Amino acid sequence: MIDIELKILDPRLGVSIPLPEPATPGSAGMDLRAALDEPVTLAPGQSLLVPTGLSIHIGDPGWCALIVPRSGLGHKQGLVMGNLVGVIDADYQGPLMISCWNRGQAPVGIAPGDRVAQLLLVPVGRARLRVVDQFQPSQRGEGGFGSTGVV
Ligand SMILES: O=c1ccn([C@H]2C[C@H](O)[C@@H](COP(=O)(O)OP(=O)(O)OP(=O)(O)O)O2)c(=O)[nH]1
Repeated sequence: MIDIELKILDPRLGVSIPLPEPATPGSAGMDLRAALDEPVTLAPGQSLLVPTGLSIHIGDPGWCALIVPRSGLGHKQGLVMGNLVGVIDADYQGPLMISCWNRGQAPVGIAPGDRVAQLLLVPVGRARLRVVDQFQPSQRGEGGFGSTGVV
């Protein structure tokens, strides 16, 4: 496993908000908690920028972080991300915010400390763009959008 240091600036560290950590040794993401002063309820369709209480600096431009929904919350309660996926740039040094969106039909409550999303560290590739006359032929070619069959 690749090891990277993530700097976290948090005055409430270990006091009111536990450090994010993988739920199990095999978890890809670290659950992020809502650093709210009081519970909130999101009406169907409502979105809210929820603070995590954390400020992070990845530093290494070879990495970024993604904030993505927790599958149980997203599937069962309809609580997902208003921006669908949050991209945290390596040079960002500010507060980590979660755009929570209730895409469901019923109100969803968020209490202080609730794990509302998860953070993934992802390696970043940089493309060197080169204009060419044609591509080397491949088996797929232009095939897409179900060209290999739908089931
Ligand atoms: O869910 C998110 C998404 C982004 N960010 C922070 C970290 C990220 O590095 C910064 C900028 O995000 P992004 O580049 O996606 O935002 P933008 O709307 O393109 O704004 P900017 O012009 O500041 O880049 O905001 C969050 O805290 N949570």
